[in-house]
Amino acid sequence: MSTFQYLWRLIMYRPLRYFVNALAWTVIYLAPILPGLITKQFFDSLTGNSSLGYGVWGLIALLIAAALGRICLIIIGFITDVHFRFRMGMLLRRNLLEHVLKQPGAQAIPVSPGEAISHFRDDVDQSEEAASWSVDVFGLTCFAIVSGFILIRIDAQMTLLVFLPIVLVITAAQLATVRLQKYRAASREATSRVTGEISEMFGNVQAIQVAGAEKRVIDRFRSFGDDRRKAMLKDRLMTELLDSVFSNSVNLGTGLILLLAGTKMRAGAFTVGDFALFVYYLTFVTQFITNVGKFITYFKQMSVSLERLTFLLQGASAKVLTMVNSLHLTQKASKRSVGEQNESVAQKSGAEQTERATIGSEAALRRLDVNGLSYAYADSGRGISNIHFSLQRGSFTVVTGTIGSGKTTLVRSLLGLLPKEEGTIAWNGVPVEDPGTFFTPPRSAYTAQVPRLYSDTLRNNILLGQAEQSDSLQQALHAAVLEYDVAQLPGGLDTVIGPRGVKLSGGQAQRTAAARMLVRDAELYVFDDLSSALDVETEQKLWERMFQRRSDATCLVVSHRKTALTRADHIIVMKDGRIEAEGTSEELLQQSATFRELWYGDERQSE
Ligand SMILES: Nc1ncnc2c1ncn2[C@@H]1O[C@H](COP(=O)(O)OP(=O)(O)OP(=O)(O)O)[C@@H](O)[C@H]1O
Repeated sequence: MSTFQYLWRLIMYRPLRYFVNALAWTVIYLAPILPGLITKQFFDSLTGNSSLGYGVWGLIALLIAAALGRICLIIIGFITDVHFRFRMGMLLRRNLLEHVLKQPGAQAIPVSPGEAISHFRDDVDQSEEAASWSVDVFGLTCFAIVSGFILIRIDAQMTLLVFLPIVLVITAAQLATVRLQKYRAASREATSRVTGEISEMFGNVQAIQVAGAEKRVIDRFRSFGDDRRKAMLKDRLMTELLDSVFSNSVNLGTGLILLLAGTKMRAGAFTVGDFALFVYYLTFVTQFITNVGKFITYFKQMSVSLERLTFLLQGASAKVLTMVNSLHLTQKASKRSVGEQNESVAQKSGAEQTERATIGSEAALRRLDVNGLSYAYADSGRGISNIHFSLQRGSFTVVTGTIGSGKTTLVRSLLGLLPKEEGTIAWNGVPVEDPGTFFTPPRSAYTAQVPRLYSDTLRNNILLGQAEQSDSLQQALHAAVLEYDVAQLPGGLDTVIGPRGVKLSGGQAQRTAAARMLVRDAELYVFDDLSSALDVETEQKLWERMFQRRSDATCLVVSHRKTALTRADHIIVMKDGRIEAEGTSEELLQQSATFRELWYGDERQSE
């Protein structure tokens, strides 16, 4: 999509508002025509050349009335402009956010959160700025045409000298465009890197302290800061240079007019009023020229912003940005977001209850088939390849394997948190078209390897917006072996657990994530290495209680712990992104060297 199409589509989101805004600002910019003519009459009346019979005080009163009228118009203009800008900016942010939330959760944004915030903030502002300035250019052009017509009728030669600089300015701006665009892109990029680095530093304070890496981190931050300073300086310098070219070419024109007017006035072909009118209009013509230049600059910067925003879309069409939508995210989009953001599939209670009722016996899981599932990370080329397995209702399947063998990638691809490249998934024999939206409660619930918790109460972290039903929360706490921990917390379930749950131990955070999953009665439970921070006894209890509560639950569990492996009906051993072996623990102890290594490795660790 070209920058012009982008601008046009933004305008067409609310054409009436744009039209009203353009109309308001055109009237505002045309308004000085009147005081210009009054000023001309005022000076002509002083020299006895005025044909109007209002007298000096009458003309002063008219000037004051014109000024007050313009003030009122400007107030109206700001109101229409704010409304128009707000809607454009919000549409871009809304569409971008919806797109991000619809992406497979594990790959929602291609940059760090800090960089993404910079795109949402700066690039949207830049686009808004250019669209808003197009209104001013239109209004000022109208003024230039009307005033040009009046001035040509007074003196065509001098009028030419007023407008000549316009040609110069536009030519200069066009020549500088390529360079300005380059500098703007570099400065935005550098700003994103600095913002990204700040968010990384704030998110990893503990890791930095433990590694004694403060100096290295600060040096790195300083080097990003230096790069940003240089890039911003070039960008600013170029912008100012262009600005000064714009205003100086106008000043040059003003000087020429003054010289010419002097000669003409001496010859009697030019009145004092004509001179006042020229000088009066010149201020606005200057504004016109400067603002046309500014708009050209903003338009070029808009094209950089468009590129950066399109990058966030990860291959989707840029039209997504300007799609006509209500400014509120639909319930469907926000519903999807909760699951993806948390990498745990969690939904709103009302929708959930309705969906549960509609699932009925037909959609209750009897069998899940995965055939030829493949996914490779674009940057490392690693991932999973040609994965086949089936899960029967009520079964407990463990995916195990060496570090980096593809276990997490497997469950993420199955649940649509990564976009599968090949393969099919069938729920009771029916193909699942969009796993990302299908594998949500009450069909399935998932706990990621690293639980994502919020700075909120423990209760809200578990419920995530779901309404509490009778004793469902207590049951989930019990099944997740969390009831004793809750009793110890000062505020019980209403204890605020700090940013990312820092006030909880690793094991408590994992069991909180398990409770979040178990409070949503799902057909399929997917646990990714849930037990890594649990002792054997707690893990044992957790599995026992879960099956006491839901004997028909189907579980897919990523683990290398014997507690899970001995309980498994079926074990899948992964190696280098492929299934190396399958079977029960007894069978695999006979057949698979990798499995033996994992089994005895865990034994050694326990000892
Ligand atoms: N975001 C990513 N980008 C590129 N490569 C990745 C990414 N995530 C994982 N990989 C690579 O894909 C392979 C499989 O990773 P995965 O996380 O699925 O392994 P795993 O078996 O779950 O490992 P672990 O036991 O350590 O959790 C690894 O070689 C890893 O380096």
